[in-house]
Amino acid sequence: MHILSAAQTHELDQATIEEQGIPSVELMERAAGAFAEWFARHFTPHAAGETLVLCGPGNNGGDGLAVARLLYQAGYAMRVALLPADKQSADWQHNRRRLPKAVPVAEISAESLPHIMPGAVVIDALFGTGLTRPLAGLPATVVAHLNTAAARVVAVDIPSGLFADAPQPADSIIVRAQHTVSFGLPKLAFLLPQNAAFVGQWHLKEIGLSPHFLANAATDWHYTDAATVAGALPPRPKFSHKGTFGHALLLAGSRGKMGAAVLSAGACLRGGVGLLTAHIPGCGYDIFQISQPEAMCLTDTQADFISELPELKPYQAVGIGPGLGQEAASLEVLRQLLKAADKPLEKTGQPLPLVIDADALNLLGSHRELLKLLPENTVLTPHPKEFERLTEPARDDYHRLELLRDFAIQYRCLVVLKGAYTCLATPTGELHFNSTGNAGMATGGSGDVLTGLLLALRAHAQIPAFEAVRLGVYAHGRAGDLGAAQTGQVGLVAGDIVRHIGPALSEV
Ligand SMILES: NC(=O)C1=CN([C@@H]2O[C@H](COP(=O)(O)OP(=O)(O)OC[C@H]3O[C@@H](n4cnc5c(N)ncnc54)[C@H](OP(=O)(O)O)[C@@H]3O)[C@@H](O)[C@H]2O)[C@@H](O)CC1
Ligand SMILES: Nc1ncnc2c1ncn2[C@@H]1O[C@H](COP(=O)(O)OP(=O)(O)O)[C@@H](O)[C@H]1O
Ligand SMILES: [K+]
Repeated sequence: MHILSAAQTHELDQATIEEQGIPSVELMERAAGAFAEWFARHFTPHAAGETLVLCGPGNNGGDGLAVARLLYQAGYAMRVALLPADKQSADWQHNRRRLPKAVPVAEISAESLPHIMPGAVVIDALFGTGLTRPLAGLPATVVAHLNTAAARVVAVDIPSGLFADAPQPADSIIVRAQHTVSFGLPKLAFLLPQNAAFVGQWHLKEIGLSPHFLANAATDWHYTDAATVAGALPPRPKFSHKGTFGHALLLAGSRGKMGAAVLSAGACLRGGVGLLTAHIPGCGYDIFQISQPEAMCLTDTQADFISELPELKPYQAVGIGPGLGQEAASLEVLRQLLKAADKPLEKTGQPLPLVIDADALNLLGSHRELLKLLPENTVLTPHPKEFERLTEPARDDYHRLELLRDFAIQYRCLVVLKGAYTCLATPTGELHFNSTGNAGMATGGSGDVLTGLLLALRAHAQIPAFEAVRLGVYAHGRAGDLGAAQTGQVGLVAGDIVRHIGPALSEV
């Protein structure tokens, strides 16, 4: 699924109107109808009580007026407060005329702000994607008033005052919604942690926007959902054997962190790899062999950390990092690995696929001269702190995305910036946000599981690099969701994610 800019959203609107030969009020009616339907499923007229709709002067306010009419007709007690303006949009005026006389309407002024009881339900239709500047003056006063009222706020399309696709001053006045009901496509702003307090839970409503425009819109922003990854995992052929699915090598673990190696190996095996060999420090031998009998195991001459790189010839992909530690000898192993992996493999003509995580990323961050050794399409899986060590502190979430994109382009690699909406950046500068996963996955070891799963998918000869990583990120989150359905988010541990990789992959 694409993510469009605010300007493109407007073009999409126009394209839909032209292609379908409908008046623009018809599209507004669809949007208002979809909103009202969502609202009616979440609040009974009794639970909502008297519901206030705050309407701005543009089409977002027009949506609000139409919503007020539809909910009134459905039996809700409605009242409307209008933000004064020099002019209102044509569709706003149309819906103002259609508002039943029985719905009380007040004009807002600084002296008469709408009265809002604590717990009251308020529909925010002040501004949508047509916002051109941060709120100031009366609109800012109204929003600040709403935010202090302890109301239950549902935003139409986007919380008023929030830019859909661009950074804004940190002190901007923005509606703090509990729910945002948006139309057609997610907005970039919804996917960034800095906006969570404004957006609340967001919900997408289908309103029949032009499929032709959606398919052809030029954008670098994408949203990975079930439809995106459908069919990405080739079926296992009847006469396949373990050699068909690749032999992966995992370099992981150190004293006290063998669990990272065990979890990562488990995920790799559940990810469908043909064979897995783990190279681990001597101290981890019993732990590893007992907990992962399906994997083969090579031990380092060092007891507590990894100091040697095994012969790479047998392997179709290598993962390094989970629980590795940052010993100087392990840094040398990483350096040798990067140098050795850059030569094209006989079979594929491509460099050996690498997945680099955790302490291996921290080593890259403290020895940045190694970055230029990264073979093309290497997968890096930093969380925001690890990414900062590879680059620089980001001013805000938008700046971090810029740094991410630039990094992936500069080093021609696939960078997985982990978080609630994990973002995969490609060497061509695309950003793919993931839709699966839950806060239960904010627990030690979840990232190690992702590394193992990505390693399995990179060892699979039939899946191209980018598709493998996008699928792995999606399936990892989905496995977390399936796990949390059993344990609850609080009780979820990384091992539960491993156990649900199989079911998650069979869904796609
Ligand atoms: N696309 C779709 O799929 C569909 C879209 N639909 C709906 O349309 C919405 C977009 O509507 P829109 O374009 O009319 O813009 P909107 O957000 O109402 O505001 C524009 C008005 O606000 C003003 N204004 C701006 N900034 C301001 C500020 N800081 N402070 C004060 N004023 C400010 C601006 O005036 P000006 O900038 O000229 O001063 C103008 O008057 C979209 O979010 C969705 O709800 C659905 O109906 C159908 C499907
Ligand atoms: N709130 C969240 N919602 C969805 N996924 C999350 C959330 N928090 C963490 N995750 C996922 O869990 C994983 C955590 O990785 P990481 O921070 O490396 O943990 P660890 O180092 O403990 O293994 C990432 O894949 C991340 O996307
Ligand atoms: K709004």
